[in-house]
Amino acid sequence: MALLEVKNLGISFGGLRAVNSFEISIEKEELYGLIGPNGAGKTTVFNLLTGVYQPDAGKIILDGTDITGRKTTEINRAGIARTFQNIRLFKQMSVLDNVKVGLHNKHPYSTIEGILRLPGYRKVEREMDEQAMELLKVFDLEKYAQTTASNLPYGQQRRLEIARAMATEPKLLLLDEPAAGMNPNETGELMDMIRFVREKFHVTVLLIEHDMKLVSGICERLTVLNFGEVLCQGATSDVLNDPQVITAYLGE
Ligand SMILES: Nc1ncnc2c1ncn2[C@@H]1O[C@H](COP(=O)(O)OP(=O)(O)OP(=O)(O)O)[C@@H](O)[C@H]1O
Repeated sequence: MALLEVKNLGISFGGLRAVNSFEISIEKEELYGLIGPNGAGKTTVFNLLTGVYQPDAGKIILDGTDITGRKTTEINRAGIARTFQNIRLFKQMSVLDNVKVGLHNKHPYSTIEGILRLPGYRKVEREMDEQAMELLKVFDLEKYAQTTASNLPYGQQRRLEIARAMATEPKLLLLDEPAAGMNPNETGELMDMIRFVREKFHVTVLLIEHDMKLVSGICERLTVLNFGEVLCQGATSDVLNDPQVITAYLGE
């Protein structure tokens, strides 16, 4: 059974059919790329998968469960976490606390316990500190634990966003242009990190990316979107050599 199965997904904004009859099937632990020209509908697909937008057609099945129409937080609990094209961190909070926000989704304690700082709260907090530090180690960020997130260099902010997403223990990690704004060195490190995270956490990864070095370097299969529709799907090298895909990118 595929980890993610999407059938006939669609949404319109006013008169614009932003995504139409979108289908994808992603296997467990696959590294999968969603590519296409600007405005093709890639981020809209992520917003549909995460419940930011409600589709007007189609179904989203995650690990056998129909999550179509669920709210964002429920979808996160069901196992989808994401990062954003424009990094979204809690900029005034420490690096450690940013990761703990992700952990909170998994370890809720009651508000009363939190306000009164009862033993249950303190124990959970201590455990979360430990878990957050473990995650920071994986992402090579532990020395920045107490740094304010906005003071991190750009590449590290991107890593932190992925660390926070991983704190929610997702089955499926969605990365929206993870290499945007990175230099080739940082992109190379990011590619190693994505591979490592997939192996360590057995997570499935779907990423949107324009950087073809990253796409051809780590994605096993690709879906190409063009004007909201699937233009081509298959093994990375086949898709990148498809004449239709080349034409779409050259805008002919
Ligand atoms: N909330 C919205 N309201 C109206 N139109 C929208 C909305 N979100 C996206 N669109 C439109 O839907 C189309 C697809 O946008 P989307 O951001 O998904 O493209 P994209 O493939 O992610 O592009 P890029 O590579 O530039 O990020 C665009 O024409 C966009 O203007």
